[in-house]
Amino acid sequence: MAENSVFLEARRLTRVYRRGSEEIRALDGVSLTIRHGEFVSFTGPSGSGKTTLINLLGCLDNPSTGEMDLGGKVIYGSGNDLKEKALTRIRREVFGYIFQNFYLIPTLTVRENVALPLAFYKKPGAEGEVDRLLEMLGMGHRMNHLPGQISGGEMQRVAIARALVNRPSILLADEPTGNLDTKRSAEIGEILQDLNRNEGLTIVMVTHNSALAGLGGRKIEMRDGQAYEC
Ligand SMILES: Nc1ncnc2c1ncn2[C@@H]1O[C@H](COP(=O)(O)OP(=O)(O)OP(=O)(O)O)[C@@H](O)[C@H]1O
Repeated sequence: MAENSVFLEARRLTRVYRRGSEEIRALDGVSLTIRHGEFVSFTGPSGSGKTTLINLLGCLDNPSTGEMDLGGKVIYGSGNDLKEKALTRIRREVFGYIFQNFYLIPTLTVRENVALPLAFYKKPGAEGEVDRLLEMLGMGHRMNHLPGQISGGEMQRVAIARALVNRPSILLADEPTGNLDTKRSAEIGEILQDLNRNEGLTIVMVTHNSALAGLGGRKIEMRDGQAYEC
């Protein structure tokens, strides 16, 4: 896919949560475009809607109203929302996800954790990606360890390898360094920057870490459910 072509376009996304009789407008009309090869960071105060937005962009949740296209295909909107089966396919084939809490399976080795997505869906050549990615991320010597035997920074490297094993077009990272100290955070930041620059991976990241937010060049601040380009 040509670098700089439009990858994702969101128009007037809203997301309202209901808690009893209370209505929380977590997203209040967000429109944005993400191009292939971009590295976009979302910052903003707690409760401003960052996770809600990244979940919508990553097809993990549906908006209350609004439209979104991905690769020219309608995901939500105009009464043509994709059905769950098609969304599941997009989640597997298009996206890689990493989270603050890593979500590794404690009883599986590092290598088995990274290979896990291949049990559900395997892109051609993906088998060879397990070892390549672990080597690339400096985890080649830890392949047979369990998650409990490695550090937090190493766990996030494993989670990144797992997210990338099926060669996604876009990596979504929600607070990827939220559980890491400054040094480990900077290391994960460098890895993400290399993946973006050297492998052309599109990255969308939510972070409270201002050093990390500057890495990708494009920064969007969330305030009260709205998005502002910085
Ligand atoms: N499942 C839910 N049910 C009800 N309200 C929710 C739900 N998820 C989020 N909210 C509310 O929506 C608003 C936006 O939440 P969101 O998690 O998107 O913010 P955030 O910017 O990611 O916050 P943080 O930086 O603390 O993670 C908040 O007021 C939050 O309490």
